[in-house]
Amino acid sequence: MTTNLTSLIKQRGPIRTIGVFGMGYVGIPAALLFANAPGTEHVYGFQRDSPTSGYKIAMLNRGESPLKGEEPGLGDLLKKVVSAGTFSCTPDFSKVAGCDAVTLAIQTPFRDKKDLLPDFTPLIEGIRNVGRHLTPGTLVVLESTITPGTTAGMAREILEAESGLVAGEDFALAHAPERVMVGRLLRNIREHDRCVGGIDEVSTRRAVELYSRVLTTGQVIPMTATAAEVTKTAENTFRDLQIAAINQLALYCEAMGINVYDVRAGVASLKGEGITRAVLWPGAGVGGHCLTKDTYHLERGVQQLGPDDLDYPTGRESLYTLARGINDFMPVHMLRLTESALAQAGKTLEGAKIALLGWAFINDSDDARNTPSEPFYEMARAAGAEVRVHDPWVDPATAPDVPAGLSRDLEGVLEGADAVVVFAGHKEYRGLVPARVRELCGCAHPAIIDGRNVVNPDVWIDAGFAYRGIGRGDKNRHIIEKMAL
Ligand SMILES: NC(=O)C1=CN([C@@H]2O[C@H](COP(=O)(O)OP(=O)(O)OC[C@H]3O[C@@H](n4cnc5c(N)ncnc54)[C@H](O)[C@@H]3O)[C@@H](O)[C@H]2O)C=CC1
Ligand SMILES: CC(=O)N[C@@H]1[C@@H](OP(=O)(O)OP(=O)(O)OC[C@H]2O[C@@H](n3ccc(=O)[nH]c3=O)[C@H](O)[C@@H]2O)O[C@H](C(=O)O)[C@@H](O)[C@@H]1O
Repeated sequence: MTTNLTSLIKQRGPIRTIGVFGMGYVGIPAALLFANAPGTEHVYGFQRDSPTSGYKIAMLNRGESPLKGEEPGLGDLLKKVVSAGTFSCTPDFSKVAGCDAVTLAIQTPFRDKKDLLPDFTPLIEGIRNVGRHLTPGTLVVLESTITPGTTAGMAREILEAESGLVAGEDFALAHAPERVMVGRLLRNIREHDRCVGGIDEVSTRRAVELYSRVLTTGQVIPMTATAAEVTKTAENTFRDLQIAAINQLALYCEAMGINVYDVRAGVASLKGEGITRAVLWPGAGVGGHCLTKDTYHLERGVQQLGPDDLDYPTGRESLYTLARGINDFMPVHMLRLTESALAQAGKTLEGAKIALLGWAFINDSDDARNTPSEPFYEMARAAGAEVRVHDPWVDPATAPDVPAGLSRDLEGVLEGADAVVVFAGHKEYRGLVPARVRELCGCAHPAIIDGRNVVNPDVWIDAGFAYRGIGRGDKNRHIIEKMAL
Protein backbone atom coordinates (compact mmCIF):
# COMPACT_ATOMS: atom_id res chain seq x y z
CA MET A 1 0.00 0.00 0.00
CA THR A 2 1.57 3.29 -1.06
CA THR A 3 0.87 5.88 1.58
CA ASN A 4 1.75 9.53 1.62
CA LEU A 5 4.60 8.59 3.94
CA THR A 6 5.92 5.98 1.52
CA SER A 7 6.17 8.57 -1.24
CA LEU A 8 7.67 11.18 1.09
CA ILE A 9 10.37 8.68 2.09
CA LYS A 10 10.91 7.71 -1.54
CA GLN A 11 11.44 11.40 -2.40
CA ARG A 12 13.99 11.67 0.39
CA GLY A 13 15.92 8.59 -0.68
CA PRO A 14 18.38 6.81 1.67
CA ILE A 15 19.02 8.24 5.15
CA ARG A 16 22.03 10.53 4.91
CA THR A 17 21.74 13.08 7.71
CA ILE A 18 20.94 11.88 11.23
CA GLY A 19 20.31 13.66 14.53
CA VAL A 20 20.86 12.04 17.95
CA PHE A 21 19.38 13.77 21.01
CA GLY A 22 21.24 13.17 24.28
CA MET A 23 25.02 12.97 24.38
CA GLY A 24 25.20 10.38 27.12
CA TYR A 25 26.17 6.74 27.58
CA VAL A 26 23.67 5.71 24.94
CA GLY A 27 23.58 8.69 22.57
CA ILE A 28 27.30 9.19 22.06
CA PRO A 29 28.20 5.65 20.89
CA ALA A 30 25.03 5.53 18.78
CA ALA A 31 25.88 8.84 17.09
CA LEU A 32 29.48 7.82 16.40
CA LEU A 33 28.47 4.51 14.85
CA PHE A 34 25.93 6.27 12.63
CA ALA A 35 28.60 8.82 11.66
CA ASN A 36 31.01 6.04 10.77
CA ALA A 37 28.52 4.04 8.71
CA PRO A 38 28.66 4.01 4.89
CA GLY A 39 26.02 6.28 3.38
CA THR A 40 25.95 8.73 6.28
CA GLU A 41 26.83 12.29 5.31
CA HIS A 42 26.51 13.92 8.73
CA VAL A 43 25.35 13.20 12.27
CA TYR A 44 24.34 16.00 14.64
CA GLY A 45 24.74 15.16 18.32
CA PHE A 46 21.99 17.34 19.82
CA GLN A 47 22.87 18.23 23.38
CA ARG A 48 21.04 20.85 25.42
CA ASP A 49 23.38 23.47 26.80
CA SER A 50 22.42 22.74 30.41
CA PRO A 51 24.50 23.74 33.44
CA THR A 52 25.38 20.12 34.16
CA SER A 53 25.95 18.79 30.64
CA GLY A 54 26.49 21.76 28.33
CA TYR A 55 30.24 21.28 28.65
CA LYS A 56 29.93 18.14 26.55
CA ILE A 57 29.27 20.16 23.37
CA ALA A 58 32.68 21.75 23.06
CA MET A 59 34.37 18.65 24.48
CA LEU A 60 32.85 16.36 21.85
CA ASN A 61 33.66 18.83 19.07
CA ARG A 62 37.29 18.70 20.24
CA GLY A 63 37.13 14.94 19.82
CA GLU A 64 37.18 14.24 23.57
CA SER A 65 34.71 11.85 25.21
CA PRO A 66 32.87 13.04 28.34
CA LEU A 67 32.04 9.47 29.34
CA LYS A 68 33.73 8.11 32.49
CA GLY A 69 35.49 4.76 32.58
CA GLU A 70 37.03 2.67 29.84
CA GLU A 71 35.05 2.43 26.59
CA PRO A 72 37.13 0.35 24.14
CA GLY A 73 37.30 2.03 20.73
CA LEU A 74 35.10 4.98 21.55
CA GLY A 75 37.83 7.63 21.86
CA ASP A 76 39.41 6.69 18.54
CA LEU A 77 36.06 6.54 16.76
CA LEU A 78 35.12 9.97 18.10
CA LYS A 79 38.38 11.49 16.84
CA LYS A 80 37.89 9.79 13.48
CA VAL A 81 34.39 11.08 12.80
CA VAL A 82 35.12 14.57 14.12
CA SER A 83 38.16 14.93 11.87
CA ALA A 84 36.21 13.40 8.97
CA GLY A 85 33.56 16.04 9.58
CA THR A 86 30.75 13.45 9.72
CA PHE A 87 29.92 14.20 13.37
CA SER A 88 29.40 17.44 15.26
CA CYS A 89 27.69 18.27 18.54
CA THR A 90 25.32 21.21 18.75
CA PRO A 91 22.62 22.78 20.96
CA ASP A 92 20.99 24.23 17.81
CA PHE A 93 17.87 22.06 17.49
CA SER A 94 16.80 23.85 14.29
CA LYS A 95 19.20 21.54 12.45
CA VAL A 96 16.57 18.82 12.99
CA ALA A 97 14.91 20.30 9.89
CA GLY A 98 17.79 18.97 7.78
CA CYS A 99 17.78 15.47 9.25
CA ASP A 100 16.38 12.38 7.53
CA ALA A 101 16.25 10.57 10.89
CA VAL A 102 16.34 11.74 14.52
CA THR A 103 16.83 9.46 17.52
CA LEU A 104 16.34 10.38 21.21
CA ALA A 105 18.51 8.80 23.92
CA ILE A 106 17.62 11.08 26.82
CA GLN A 107 17.70 9.98 30.43
CA THR A 108 14.50 8.73 32.07
CA PRO A 109 15.35 8.54 35.79
CA PHE A 110 13.03 8.00 38.75
CA ARG A 111 11.26 11.21 39.70
CA ASP A 112 11.49 10.11 43.31
CA LYS A 113 12.73 6.75 44.56
CA LYS A 114 9.72 6.48 46.82
CA ASP A 115 6.98 6.68 44.17
CA LEU A 116 8.99 4.84 41.49
CA LEU A 117 7.48 7.09 38.83
CA PRO A 118 9.64 8.09 35.87
CA ASP A 119 10.68 11.67 35.24
CA PHE A 120 10.03 12.12 31.54
CA THR A 121 10.61 15.89 31.69
CA PRO A 122 13.96 15.89 29.89
CA LEU A 123 12.66 13.45 27.27
CA ILE A 124 9.49 15.48 26.70
CA GLU A 125 11.61 18.61 26.22
CA GLY A 126 13.64 16.74 23.62
CA ILE A 127 10.57 15.40 21.82
CA ARG A 128 9.10 18.90 21.79
CA ASN A 129 12.27 20.30 20.23
CA VAL A 130 12.20 17.62 17.55
CA GLY A 131 8.56 18.43 16.82
CA ARG A 132 9.26 22.15 16.47
CA HIS A 133 11.67 21.56 13.58
CA LEU A 134 10.27 18.34 12.12
CA THR A 135 9.93 18.18 8.32
CA PRO A 136 7.83 15.75 6.23
CA GLY A 137 9.41 12.39 5.51
CA THR A 138 11.63 12.36 8.60
CA LEU A 139 11.99 9.26 10.82
CA VAL A 140 11.82 9.85 14.60
CA VAL A 141 13.02 7.06 16.91
CA LEU A 142 12.82 6.96 20.71
CA GLU A 143 15.70 4.95 22.23
CA SER A 144 15.16 5.85 25.87
CA THR A 145 13.64 3.22 28.16
CA ILE A 146 9.99 4.22 28.37
CA THR A 147 6.65 2.97 29.62
CA PRO A 148 4.91 0.79 27.01
CA GLY A 149 2.51 2.97 25.04
CA THR A 150 4.67 6.11 25.19
CA THR A 151 5.84 6.11 21.56
CA ALA A 152 2.39 5.66 20.02
CA GLY A 153 0.85 7.81 22.78
CA MET A 154 2.53 10.76 24.44
CA ALA A 155 5.46 11.05 21.97
CA ARG A 156 3.17 10.92 18.92
CA GLU A 157 0.83 13.54 20.43
CA ILE A 158 3.66 15.98 21.23
CA LEU A 159 5.34 15.57 17.83
CA GLU A 160 2.04 16.12 15.99
CA ALA A 161 1.07 19.09 18.15
CA GLU A 162 4.44 20.83 17.69
CA SER A 163 4.88 20.09 13.98
CA GLY A 164 1.31 20.13 12.68
CA LEU A 165 2.27 16.95 10.85
CA VAL A 166 0.62 13.53 11.22
CA ALA A 167 2.62 10.50 12.41
CA GLY A 168 2.46 7.61 9.95
CA GLU A 169 1.33 9.99 7.22
CA ASP A 170 3.87 12.82 7.18
CA PHE A 171 6.67 11.36 9.32
CA ALA A 172 7.77 7.92 10.52
CA LEU A 173 7.82 7.13 14.24
CA ALA A 174 9.42 4.15 16.03
CA HIS A 175 10.99 2.84 19.23
CA ALA A 176 14.38 1.07 19.28
CA PRO A 177 15.44 0.36 22.88
CA GLU A 178 19.10 0.24 23.86
CA ARG A 179 20.72 -2.81 25.44
CA VAL A 180 24.17 -1.34 25.98
CA MET A 181 26.26 -1.98 29.04
CA VAL A 182 28.71 0.63 30.27
CA GLY A 183 32.23 -0.60 29.50
CA ARG A 184 31.17 -2.25 26.23
CA LEU A 185 28.95 0.38 24.60
CA LEU A 186 30.18 0.14 20.99
CA ARG A 187 30.38 -3.66 21.02
CA ASN A 188 26.88 -4.02 22.44
CA ILE A 189 25.30 -1.72 19.82
CA ARG A 190 27.05 -3.59 16.99
CA GLU A 191 26.57 -7.12 18.31
CA HIS A 192 23.33 -7.28 20.26
CA ASP A 193 20.20 -8.04 18.26
CA ARG A 194 18.16 -4.84 17.95
CA CYS A 195 14.40 -4.73 18.46
CA VAL A 196 12.96 -2.03 16.19
CA GLY A 197 9.27 -1.17 16.35
CA GLY A 198 7.31 1.39 14.29
CA ILE A 199 3.84 2.73 14.85
CA ASP A 200 3.12 1.24 11.43
CA GLU A 201 4.77 -0.92 8.79
CA VAL A 202 6.30 1.98 6.85
CA SER A 203 7.83 3.42 10.03
CA THR A 204 9.22 0.03 11.02
CA ARG A 205 10.81 -0.44 7.61
CA ARG A 206 12.48 3.00 7.71
CA ALA A 207 13.79 2.33 11.22
CA VAL A 208 15.13 -1.07 10.14
CA GLU A 209 17.02 0.72 7.34
CA LEU A 210 18.55 3.09 9.90
CA TYR A 211 19.74 0.46 12.39
CA SER A 212 20.84 -2.19 9.89
CA ARG A 213 23.74 0.07 8.94
CA VAL A 214 25.39 -0.06 12.40
CA LEU A 215 24.86 -3.74 13.26
CA THR A 216 27.66 -6.24 12.64
CA THR A 217 26.74 -9.60 14.20
CA GLY A 218 23.46 -8.28 15.63
CA GLN A 219 20.23 -8.83 13.73
CA VAL A 220 17.34 -6.37 13.50
CA ILE A 221 14.13 -7.80 14.97
CA PRO A 222 11.16 -5.83 13.57
CA MET A 223 7.95 -5.50 15.61
CA THR A 224 5.48 -2.82 16.68
CA ALA A 225 6.57 0.18 18.76
CA THR A 226 4.64 -1.02 21.79
CA ALA A 227 6.07 -4.54 21.47
CA ALA A 228 9.57 -3.00 21.41
CA GLU A 229 8.78 -1.00 24.56
CA VAL A 230 7.48 -4.13 26.28
CA THR A 231 10.52 -6.14 25.13
CA LYS A 232 12.95 -3.70 26.77
CA THR A 233 11.10 -3.46 30.05
CA ALA A 234 10.34 -7.21 30.10
CA GLU A 235 13.94 -8.30 29.49
CA ASN A 236 15.03 -6.46 32.62
CA THR A 237 11.93 -7.52 34.54
CA PHE A 238 12.82 -11.13 33.77
CA ARG A 239 16.38 -10.63 34.96
CA ASP A 240 15.10 -9.09 38.19
CA LEU A 241 12.70 -12.05 38.54
CA GLN A 242 15.54 -14.55 38.11
CA ILE A 243 17.57 -12.76 40.78
CA ALA A 244 14.55 -12.71 43.12
CA ALA A 245 14.06 -16.44 42.59
CA ILE A 246 17.59 -17.26 43.79
CA ASN A 247 17.39 -14.69 46.58
CA GLN A 248 14.23 -16.34 47.90
CA LEU A 249 15.89 -19.74 47.65
CA ALA A 250 18.84 -18.33 49.63
CA LEU A 251 16.47 -17.23 52.40
CA TYR A 252 14.89 -20.69 52.40
CA CYS A 253 18.30 -22.38 52.58
CA GLU A 254 19.27 -20.21 55.53
CA ALA A 255 16.06 -21.23 57.30
CA MET A 256 16.62 -24.90 56.49
CA GLY A 257 20.29 -24.86 57.54
CA ILE A 258 21.76 -25.70 54.12
CA ASN A 259 24.17 -24.09 51.68
CA VAL A 260 22.38 -22.34 48.81
CA TYR A 261 25.48 -22.74 46.63
CA ASP A 262 25.24 -26.53 46.86
CA VAL A 263 21.61 -26.29 45.76
CA ARG A 264 22.51 -23.76 43.05
CA ALA A 265 25.16 -26.11 41.63
CA GLY A 266 22.67 -28.95 41.76
CA VAL A 267 19.89 -27.08 39.98
CA ALA A 268 22.29 -25.60 37.41
CA SER A 269 23.54 -29.11 36.60
CA LEU A 270 20.23 -29.79 34.85
CA LYS A 271 21.46 -29.12 31.32
CA GLY A 272 20.47 -29.36 27.70
CA GLU A 273 17.35 -30.62 25.92
CA GLY A 274 15.65 -27.31 26.74
CA ILE A 275 15.43 -28.15 30.45
CA THR A 276 18.30 -25.89 31.57
CA ARG A 277 17.56 -23.56 34.46
CA ALA A 278 18.79 -19.93 34.38
CA VAL A 279 20.01 -19.81 37.98
CA LEU A 280 21.58 -16.51 38.89
CA TRP A 281 23.40 -15.44 42.08
CA PRO A 282 21.93 -14.55 45.48
CA GLY A 283 23.19 -11.36 47.05
CA ALA A 284 22.73 -8.31 49.25
CA GLY A 285 20.26 -6.72 46.83
CA VAL A 286 19.67 -5.32 43.33
CA GLY A 287 20.76 -1.82 42.33
CA GLY A 288 21.40 0.08 39.12
CA HIS A 289 19.12 2.17 36.96
CA CYS A 290 17.82 -0.68 34.81
CA LEU A 291 16.42 -3.44 36.99
CA THR A 292 15.22 -1.15 39.77
CA LYS A 293 12.79 0.72 37.50
CA ASP A 294 11.98 -1.25 34.36
CA THR A 295 9.54 -3.58 36.14
CA TYR A 296 7.44 -0.56 37.09
CA HIS A 297 7.49 0.67 33.48
CA LEU A 298 6.03 -2.68 32.44
CA GLU A 299 3.41 -2.64 35.18
CA ARG A 300 2.32 0.90 34.27
CA GLY A 301 2.20 -0.10 30.61
CA VAL A 302 -0.31 -2.89 31.16
CA GLN A 303 -2.32 -0.70 33.55
CA GLN A 304 -2.51 2.08 30.98
CA LEU A 305 -2.94 -0.02 27.84
CA GLY A 306 -5.05 -2.90 28.98
CA PRO A 307 -6.60 -2.36 32.42
CA ASP A 308 -9.97 -3.85 31.47
CA ASP A 309 -8.60 -6.70 29.40
CA LEU A 310 -6.06 -8.11 31.87
CA ASP A 311 -7.11 -11.49 33.23
CA TYR A 312 -5.02 -12.23 36.33
CA PRO A 313 -5.56 -14.20 39.57
CA THR A 314 -7.91 -12.10 41.70
CA GLY A 315 -6.25 -10.30 44.61
CA ARG A 316 -2.81 -11.62 43.72
CA GLU A 317 0.12 -9.22 43.51
CA SER A 318 2.01 -9.15 40.20
CA LEU A 319 4.78 -11.75 40.24
CA TYR A 320 7.07 -9.02 38.90
CA THR A 321 6.47 -6.47 41.67
CA LEU A 322 6.68 -9.29 44.21
CA ALA A 323 10.13 -10.07 42.79
CA ARG A 324 11.08 -6.41 43.22
CA GLY A 325 9.91 -6.68 46.82
CA ILE A 326 12.09 -9.72 47.47
CA ASN A 327 15.16 -8.06 45.97
CA ASP A 328 14.50 -4.88 47.95
CA PHE A 329 14.18 -7.03 51.09
CA MET A 330 17.77 -8.27 50.83
CA PRO A 331 19.35 -5.17 52.45
CA VAL A 332 16.82 -5.63 55.30
CA HIS A 333 17.92 -9.24 55.59
CA MET A 334 21.54 -8.10 55.65
CA LEU A 335 20.72 -5.85 58.61
CA ARG A 336 19.10 -8.78 60.42
CA LEU A 337 22.14 -10.96 59.75
CA THR A 338 24.33 -8.17 61.13
CA GLU A 339 22.17 -7.89 64.23
CA SER A 340 22.34 -11.68 64.75
CA ALA A 341 26.13 -11.82 64.39
CA LEU A 342 26.62 -8.86 66.74
CA ALA A 343 24.33 -10.51 69.29
CA GLN A 344 26.45 -13.65 69.14
CA ALA A 345 29.38 -11.48 70.20
CA GLY A 346 27.28 -9.90 72.95
CA LYS A 347 26.64 -6.63 71.11
CA THR A 348 23.67 -4.75 69.65
CA LEU A 349 23.23 -2.56 66.58
CA GLU A 350 22.80 0.35 68.97
CA GLY A 351 26.28 1.76 69.48
CA ALA A 352 27.96 -0.71 67.14
CA LYS A 353 30.64 0.45 64.67
CA ILE A 354 29.90 -1.03 61.25
CA ALA A 355 32.36 -1.12 58.32
CA LEU A 356 30.22 -1.25 55.18
CA LEU A 357 32.36 -2.55 52.31
CA GLY A 358 31.06 -1.59 48.86
CA TRP A 359 28.93 1.41 47.85
CA ALA A 360 28.79 0.65 44.09
CA PHE A 361 25.74 -1.34 43.01
CA ILE A 362 27.83 -3.80 40.98
CA ASN A 363 31.21 -5.52 41.38
CA ASP A 364 34.37 -3.67 40.35
CA SER A 365 32.52 -0.58 39.17
CA ASP A 366 32.14 3.04 40.33
CA ASP A 367 28.44 3.09 39.42
CA ALA A 368 26.41 3.58 42.61
CA ARG A 369 23.00 4.38 41.10
CA ASN A 370 20.20 3.03 43.32
CA THR A 371 22.76 1.01 45.31
CA PRO A 372 21.30 -1.53 47.82
CA SER A 373 24.02 -0.36 50.22
CA GLU A 374 22.07 2.84 50.78
CA PRO A 375 18.96 1.40 52.47
CA PHE A 376 21.21 -0.73 54.68
CA TYR A 377 23.26 2.37 55.58
CA GLU A 378 20.14 4.35 56.49
CA MET A 379 18.53 1.51 58.50
CA ALA A 380 21.71 0.73 60.44
CA ARG A 381 22.16 4.37 61.41
CA ALA A 382 18.51 4.61 62.37
CA ALA A 383 19.11 1.63 64.68
CA GLY A 384 21.87 3.56 66.42
CA ALA A 385 24.94 2.14 64.70
CA GLU A 386 27.86 4.22 63.44
CA VAL A 387 28.47 3.24 59.79
CA ARG A 388 31.65 3.95 57.86
CA VAL A 389 31.70 3.10 54.17
CA HIS A 390 34.55 1.88 51.99
CA ASP A 391 34.60 1.62 48.21
CA PRO A 392 37.78 1.46 46.09
CA TRP A 393 35.93 2.55 42.93
CA VAL A 394 33.40 5.20 43.92
CA ASP A 395 35.01 8.63 43.97
CA PRO A 396 33.72 10.59 47.00
CA ALA A 397 34.56 13.83 45.18
CA THR A 398 32.41 13.21 42.09
CA ALA A 399 29.86 10.43 42.74
CA PRO A 400 26.32 11.65 43.50
CA ASP A 401 24.64 10.99 46.88
CA VAL A 402 27.68 9.44 48.58
CA PRO A 403 27.35 8.87 52.33
CA ALA A 404 29.27 11.00 54.79
CA GLY A 405 32.59 9.36 55.51
CA LEU A 406 32.85 7.31 52.32
CA SER A 407 36.52 6.44 52.22
CA ARG A 408 39.02 4.59 50.05
CA ASP A 409 41.12 3.80 53.11
CA LEU A 410 40.10 0.22 53.81
CA GLU A 411 42.16 -0.22 56.97
CA GLY A 412 40.91 3.10 58.26
CA VAL A 413 37.28 2.01 57.77
CA LEU A 414 37.98 -1.36 59.42
CA GLU A 415 39.66 0.26 62.45
CA GLY A 416 37.59 -0.44 65.58
CA ALA A 417 34.71 -2.05 63.68
CA ASP A 418 32.38 -4.42 65.54
CA ALA A 419 30.96 -5.69 62.25
CA VAL A 420 32.33 -5.90 58.69
CA VAL A 421 29.49 -6.01 56.14
CA VAL A 422 30.29 -6.85 52.48
CA PHE A 423 27.76 -5.34 50.05
CA ALA A 424 29.71 -5.34 46.77
CA GLY A 425 31.77 -8.19 45.40
CA HIS A 426 34.74 -5.96 44.57
CA LYS A 427 37.87 -7.98 43.94
CA GLU A 428 39.59 -6.10 46.80
CA TYR A 429 37.33 -7.87 49.30
CA ARG A 430 38.13 -11.36 48.07
CA GLY A 431 41.64 -10.90 49.45
CA LEU A 432 40.74 -9.80 52.98
CA VAL A 433 42.94 -11.54 55.59
CA PRO A 434 40.88 -12.49 58.69
CA ALA A 435 43.75 -12.15 61.18
CA ARG A 436 44.58 -8.64 59.92
CA VAL A 437 40.93 -7.60 59.86
CA ARG A 438 40.45 -8.89 63.42
CA GLU A 439 43.55 -6.97 64.54
CA LEU A 440 42.14 -3.79 62.98
CA CYS A 441 38.72 -4.38 64.54
CA GLY A 442 40.47 -4.71 67.87
CA CYS A 443 37.91 -6.98 69.55
CA ALA A 444 37.84 -10.68 70.34
CA HIS A 445 34.90 -11.61 68.10
CA PRO A 446 34.13 -9.17 65.29
CA ALA A 447 31.20 -9.99 62.98
CA ILE A 448 31.60 -10.63 59.24
CA ILE A 449 28.46 -10.51 57.11
CA ASP A 450 29.05 -11.59 53.52
CA GLY A 451 26.49 -10.27 51.03
CA ARG A 452 28.32 -11.42 47.91
CA ASN A 453 29.92 -14.76 48.79
CA VAL A 454 33.44 -13.32 48.74
CA VAL A 455 34.87 -14.86 51.95
CA ASN A 456 35.43 -18.46 53.04
CA PRO A 457 33.20 -19.04 56.10
CA ASP A 458 35.42 -21.67 57.78
CA VAL A 459 38.56 -19.53 57.61
CA TRP A 460 36.80 -16.57 59.23
CA ILE A 461 35.00 -18.67 61.85
CA ASP A 462 38.30 -20.32 62.79
CA ALA A 463 39.79 -16.84 63.16
CA GLY A 464 37.18 -16.01 65.82
CA PHE A 465 34.59 -14.10 63.74
CA ALA A 466 30.83 -14.32 64.12
CA TYR A 467 30.04 -15.22 60.49
CA ARG A 468 26.81 -14.74 58.51
CA GLY A 469 26.42 -15.18 54.77
CA ILE A 470 23.51 -14.85 52.36
CA GLY A 471 22.22 -18.37 51.75
CA ARG A 472 24.72 -20.00 54.12
CA GLY A 473 22.28 -21.84 56.35
CA ASP A 474 25.02 -24.44 56.84
CA LYS A 475 27.35 -21.91 58.54
CA ASN A 476 25.17 -19.14 59.96
CA ARG A 477 24.45 -21.15 63.13
CA HIS A 478 28.13 -21.82 63.95
CA ILE A 479 29.42 -21.54 67.52
CA ILE A 480 32.04 -18.93 68.31
CA GLU A 481 35.52 -20.25 69.01
CA LYS A 482 36.21 -18.53 72.34
CA MET A 483 39.57 -16.88 72.09
CA ALA A 484 41.27 -13.87 73.63
CA LEU A 485 42.30 -11.06 71.31
N1 LIG B 1 23.30 3.90 30.37
C1 LIG B 1 22.99 2.65 30.08
O1 LIG B 1 23.76 1.72 30.28
C2 LIG B 1 21.66 2.36 29.47
C3 LIG B 1 20.70 3.37 29.34
N2 LIG B 1 19.50 3.08 28.79
C4 LIG B 1 18.47 4.11 28.65
O2 LIG B 1 18.93 5.11 27.71
C5 LIG B 1 18.46 6.39 28.10
C6 LIG B 1 19.63 7.34 28.20
O3 LIG B 1 20.43 6.89 29.24
P1 LIG B 1 21.92 7.44 29.40
O4 LIG B 1 22.56 7.62 28.07
O5 LIG B 1 22.57 6.61 30.43
O6 LIG B 1 21.63 8.91 29.97
P2 LIG B 1 22.72 10.06 30.22
O7 LIG B 1 22.24 10.84 31.37
O8 LIG B 1 24.10 9.48 30.22
O9 LIG B 1 22.63 10.95 28.90
C7 LIG B 1 21.48 11.71 28.60
C8 LIG B 1 21.97 12.96 27.88
O10 LIG B 1 20.84 13.66 27.35
C9 LIG B 1 21.01 15.03 27.61
N3 LIG B 1 19.69 15.67 27.58
C10 LIG B 1 18.76 15.64 28.55
N4 LIG B 1 17.67 16.32 28.16
C11 LIG B 1 17.92 16.74 26.88
C12 LIG B 1 17.16 17.47 25.92
N5 LIG B 1 15.93 17.90 26.20
N6 LIG B 1 17.72 17.74 24.71
C13 LIG B 1 18.96 17.31 24.44
N7 LIG B 1 19.74 16.61 25.31
C14 LIG B 1 19.20 16.33 26.51
C15 LIG B 1 21.69 15.06 28.96
O11 LIG B 1 22.27 16.33 29.17
C16 LIG B 1 22.69 13.93 28.80
O12 LIG B 1 23.87 14.40 28.20
C17 LIG B 1 17.68 6.18 29.40
O13 LIG B 1 16.32 6.07 29.12
C18 LIG B 1 18.22 4.85 29.93
O14 LIG B 1 17.25 4.18 30.72
C19 LIG B 1 19.20 1.81 28.33
C20 LIG B 1 20.12 0.81 28.47
C21 LIG B 1 21.39 0.98 29.05
C1 LIG C 1 21.12 -2.77 28.85
C2 LIG C 1 20.65 -3.19 30.15
O1 LIG C 1 19.65 -2.75 30.64
N1 LIG C 1 21.38 -4.15 30.73
C3 LIG C 1 21.06 -4.56 32.07
C4 LIG C 1 22.30 -4.30 32.83
O2 LIG C 1 21.99 -4.47 34.17
P1 LIG C 1 22.83 -3.74 35.28
O3 LIG C 1 23.83 -2.82 34.70
O4 LIG C 1 21.86 -3.16 36.19
O5 LIG C 1 23.67 -4.93 35.90
P2 LIG C 1 23.10 -6.35 36.39
O6 LIG C 1 24.20 -7.31 36.10
O7 LIG C 1 21.75 -6.63 35.84
O8 LIG C 1 23.00 -6.18 38.02
C5 LIG C 1 21.97 -5.42 38.58
C6 LIG C 1 22.00 -5.68 40.07
O9 LIG C 1 21.63 -7.04 40.35
C7 LIG C 1 22.59 -7.67 41.16
N2 LIG C 1 22.70 -9.05 40.70
C8 LIG C 1 22.97 -9.31 39.40
C9 LIG C 1 23.06 -10.61 38.97
C10 LIG C 1 22.85 -11.67 39.88
O10 LIG C 1 22.94 -12.85 39.55
N3 LIG C 1 22.58 -11.37 41.19
C11 LIG C 1 22.50 -10.08 41.62
O11 LIG C 1 22.24 -9.84 42.81
C12 LIG C 1 23.88 -6.89 40.97
O12 LIG C 1 24.67 -6.98 42.14
C13 LIG C 1 23.36 -5.48 40.74
O13 LIG C 1 23.16 -4.82 41.96
O14 LIG C 1 23.32 -5.21 32.41
C14 LIG C 1 23.01 -6.59 32.52
C15 LIG C 1 24.22 -7.35 32.00
O15 LIG C 1 25.33 -7.07 32.50
O16 LIG C 1 24.06 -8.17 31.10
C16 LIG C 1 21.82 -6.85 31.65
O17 LIG C 1 21.47 -8.22 31.70
C17 LIG C 1 20.71 -6.01 32.14
O18 LIG C 1 19.56 -6.23 31.32
